[in-house]
Amino acid sequence: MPQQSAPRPTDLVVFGGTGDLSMRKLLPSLYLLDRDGHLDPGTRVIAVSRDGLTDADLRGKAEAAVQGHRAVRVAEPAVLRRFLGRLSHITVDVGGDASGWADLAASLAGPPEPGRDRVFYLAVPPMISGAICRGLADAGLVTPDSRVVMEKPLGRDLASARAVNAEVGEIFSEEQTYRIDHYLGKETVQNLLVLRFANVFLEPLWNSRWIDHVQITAAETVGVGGRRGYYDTAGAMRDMVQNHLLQLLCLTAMEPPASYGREAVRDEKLKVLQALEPLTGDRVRQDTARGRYGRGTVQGSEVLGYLEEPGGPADGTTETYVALRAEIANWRWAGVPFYLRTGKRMDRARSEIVVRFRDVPHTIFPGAATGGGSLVIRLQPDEGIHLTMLAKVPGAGALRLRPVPLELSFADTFATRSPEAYERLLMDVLAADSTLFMRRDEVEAAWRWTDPVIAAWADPDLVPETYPAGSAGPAGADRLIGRTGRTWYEEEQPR
Ligand SMILES: NC(=O)C1=CN([C@@H]2O[C@H](COP(=O)(O)OP(=O)(O)OC[C@H]3O[C@@H](n4cnc5c(N)ncnc54)[C@H](OP(=O)(O)O)[C@@H]3O)[C@@H](O)[C@H]2O)C=CC1
Ligand SMILES: O=C1O[C@H](COP(=O)(O)O)[C@@H](O)[C@H](O)[C@H]1O
Repeated sequence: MPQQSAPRPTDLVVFGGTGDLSMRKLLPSLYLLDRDGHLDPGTRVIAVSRDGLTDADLRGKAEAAVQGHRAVRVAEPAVLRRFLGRLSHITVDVGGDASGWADLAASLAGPPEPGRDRVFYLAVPPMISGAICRGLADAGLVTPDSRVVMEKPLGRDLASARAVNAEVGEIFSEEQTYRIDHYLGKETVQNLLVLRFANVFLEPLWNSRWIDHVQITAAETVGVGGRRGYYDTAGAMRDMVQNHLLQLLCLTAMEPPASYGREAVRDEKLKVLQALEPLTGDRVRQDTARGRYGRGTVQGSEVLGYLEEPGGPADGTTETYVALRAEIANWRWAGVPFYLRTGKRMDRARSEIVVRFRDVPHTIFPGAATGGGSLVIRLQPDEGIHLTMLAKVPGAGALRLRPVPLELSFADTFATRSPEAYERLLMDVLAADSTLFMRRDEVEAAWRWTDPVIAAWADPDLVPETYPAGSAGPAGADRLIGRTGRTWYEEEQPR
């Protein structure tokens, strides 16, 4: 992993600093960084939004957000006081009245003094990113060393992503631009690279000769919460597949990079995206399934269907579930399906990558179970790596084989706490390390692949299939994988 240098004093300006992302993820992660000594005493956090909050209002909201975060548990009073003291709020209406920019400039007091860094975090809808960057430049706030962080999804298709990238690129160079995908900050995702490239035993098996297929799942029990407005413009394809799931696919499938360096890793991820077989025409019908949750029961509680969620119309074709079969047209992976699926309001929350090995070419145990076993890289919950292999069931009599797991639980193995994904990535931004961030061409290559699928879904025959909240998803997804006799991965059962 990249080595972190000592923290530097930084002015971290968070546009959208009062929004859902800031409250649920960014501010609690910053508190944790402060608690663990990763913020310089001189670091300030300036939240920007349109809503005229006082500093005290913001601190009140931030305190509640920090106290309510699961990784914080009980905030330490002295640390909390110190952290809240770093926060202030400035009202800027991006695209509206220009007066707020002067307030922001006054609060930053011109260019940073030597040794002080400046980071602009855009936790806002991507379509105002360009206007923010232009406003910052016009107010004289951008220096050659300042950095900008952009959230996903970056745009809503290739054309809008290009436009946003171009607008931001007029003010910030590629080196100054940090495109965040918080899945890249998850511990197990980084561990996937270590597993693949720091151990000798997997690489010889990591290809179409020994791997039957790969399943990448990000299943959530939560619904859209208060984000119906945003979600209606996105759907699961733009919200999860275009970024998180394709990034996981890249890390699973990429060639060994020449080093664990920023460009080397990004170059290899890009090649995977470029090698994805286009999903167009009949393949969309055959190889994709989309669904939308209806009413149901999740973990014992009755929940509303998506169309009943507040903040949007009672009709529409937004999907909350996607399953698809992708293929990578290169020497390593030709003919190996990569099944991707993600959904909200599923029966259980789990994010994992399952690599399913082929059966042995010839069994010397006729009549006994065969099976190639699976490697499961579990992102959440219970981060860990599980390898399932066949073993003999003890006892005399007929030989019986059974899949048994070899388990590596990170929590049991390492005493140290796994940082939150945003903690890790914010620390990297503060340290000016962009290895775990996406390059412009990667983001655009991902849209190039997802755009035709989204366009094909405009066909009235391909509207999302309703699945009950709390279920395993729409039946169409089972048909998609079942055509080849495969099934979605569940915990291995004795066979
Ligand atoms: N929420 C999440 O879990 C995740 C969100 N993201 C991404 O993060 C970004 C923000 O999402 P989220 O926090 O959910 O969105 P919210 O709608 O909750 O928050 C948006 C924020 O932007 C501010 N804002 C909006 N328009 C303007 C404007 N014209 N001028 C100044 N401030 C403005 C809002 O404040 P106000 O309206 O008061 O001005 C608010 O602080 C999006 O790109 C989203 O895709 C990414 C991953 C997860
Ligand atoms: O980016 C997003 O991710 C979350 C899921 O993140 P996780 O870390 O909890 O797996 C998802 O709920 C949200 O819709 C999406 O915008």
